[in-house]
Amino acid sequence: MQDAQRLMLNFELELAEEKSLRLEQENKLKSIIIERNQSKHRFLMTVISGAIVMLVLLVYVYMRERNLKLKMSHLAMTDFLTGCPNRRNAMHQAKVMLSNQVNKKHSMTIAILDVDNFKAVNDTYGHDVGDKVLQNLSSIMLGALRETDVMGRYGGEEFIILLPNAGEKEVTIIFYRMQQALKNHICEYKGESIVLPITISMGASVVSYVPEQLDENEQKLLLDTIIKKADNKAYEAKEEGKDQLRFVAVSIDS
Ligand SMILES: Nc1nc2c(ncn2[C@@H]2O[C@H](COP(=O)(O)OP(=O)(O)OP(=O)(O)O)[C@@H](O)[C@H]2O)c(=O)[nH]1
Repeated sequence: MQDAQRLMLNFELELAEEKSLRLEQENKLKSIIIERNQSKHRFLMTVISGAIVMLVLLVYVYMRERNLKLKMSHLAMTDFLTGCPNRRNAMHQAKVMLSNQVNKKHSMTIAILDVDNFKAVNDTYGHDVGDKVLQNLSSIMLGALRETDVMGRYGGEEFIILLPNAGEKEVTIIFYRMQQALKNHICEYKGESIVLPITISMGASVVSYVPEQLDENEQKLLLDTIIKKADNKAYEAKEEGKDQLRFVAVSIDS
């Protein structure tokens, strides 16, 4: 009887040991599975955050390139001293203005404006003051224009002005506004205020009608003629005493 009880006790003990061993193994297995899941999760998180960093980096590089390109193309179209459209840009806008003028009833004007006696400004005050004066002048003259007008630097102290919807009357008013503003020009330079009244000479070609049958080449020739005639008139204004505006009417067969 005692032997049977001992056997039974031993059997129960072995059973309990086996159970706890199994439990231990099960726990080990569970923690291995948990650990594996956690490391899978960590790997996934690393991949996702890496992808986000890459994406942010790509967007940053793309934006930087795009801004750089925009800046470069802006610089390529802008006069570095005055900030106005440069000659190439102004000529392009003149071409567009001329093609917009096709079949229109109202006039448009292209003017060449030349600052009078500018060499004397450089000779008297130096090239740096000359540069500052050119910057001042361009912003004063821009202020006298309408929103639709365009002023570009044509070269040196010469500017080209594109005036859609404008004939002699409108251009005369604008020229007068410029004259008045330039007459009171003061140049601030290195803490000094230099009183420097400026006068300008301007030649203006008034174009009243552009027929639609002109091809691209003929439009280009017409534009060259318009500008040449405005330039000649500016020269004439200089020859005849400066500080004045001269007009020429351009018609297709002129
Ligand atoms: N400071 C400065 N001077 C310039 C610039 N571009 C052209 N000039 C000067 O503009 C002057 C133009 O001289 P001229 O062609 O004799 O003309 P002007 O003295 O205005 O005489 P008129 O045209 O007869 O009234 C020259 O001295 C050029 O050096 C510039 O970007 N900066």
